[in-house]
Amino acid sequence: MLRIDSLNTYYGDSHVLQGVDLSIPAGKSLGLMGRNGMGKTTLIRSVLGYVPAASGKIAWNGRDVTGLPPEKMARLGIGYVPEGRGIFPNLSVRENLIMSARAGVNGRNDWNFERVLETFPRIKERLDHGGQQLSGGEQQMVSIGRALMTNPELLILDEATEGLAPLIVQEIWRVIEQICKTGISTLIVDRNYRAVLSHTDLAAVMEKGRIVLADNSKSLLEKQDALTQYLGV
Ligand SMILES: Nc1ncnc2c1ncn2[C@@H]1O[C@H](COP(=O)(O)OP(=O)(O)OP(=O)(O)O)[C@@H](O)[C@H]1O
Repeated sequence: MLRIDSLNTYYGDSHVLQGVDLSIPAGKSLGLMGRNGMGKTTLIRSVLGYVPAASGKIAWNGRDVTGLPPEKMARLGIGYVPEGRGIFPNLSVRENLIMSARAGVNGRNDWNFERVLETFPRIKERLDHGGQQLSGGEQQMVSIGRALMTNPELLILDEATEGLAPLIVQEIWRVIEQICKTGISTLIVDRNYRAVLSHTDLAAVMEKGRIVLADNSKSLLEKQDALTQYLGV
């Protein structure tokens, strides 16, 4: 499981994360919500080691991992689908997928090339296309496929449905649901709060670098006042 205690992060003088506490139990999905600029992406990037934590602690499966670099975090079983997708535009779909293939922690090998193609039949037809020739939805599928091929224990998805057509968005949520069912923990940031709350076990809301609300997702769906206050919905 992931446990974050009193995490503080700065960009220069700007105090972005202001004492964040958050936990994701093994096998659970957590939706992280909040208006623009509240610190969601910074929290993810701090956990992954892209942005250094000024203070506080990040523990992963009981081990203190604060300050570890991104490649070490990935090796420990945390997969990342970044905002903006992050696939290699000059490599083919096949190359994008194959280059990230590896067994997970303890040799877990559930997710391989064939399983990713079964999950995303759409990209099966595009294996020899370059990353830059794909539609936004296809790029997102390749990006999720790449992360799955590292056989993560926790998958972090930052705005995975942003800018996609409604049918593709549905498809992405279907796959996220499938991923959660296989026991992979997920941390999901998405603007559609209803979709987030109906596809996750737990939810947290950030405001100005702090977690101001944490609950199970079903209960939060019923707290309309809080959702209006913090999300403006
Ligand atoms: N590289 C950076 N350098 C300086 N400030 C940054 C940087 N990235 C983000 N910020 C600032 O940090 C704050 C938190 O941004 P962050 O991207 O984490 O928010 P967010 O909740 O993910 O919002 P969004 O949905 O807009 O991505 C914002 O005020 C933002 O302007």
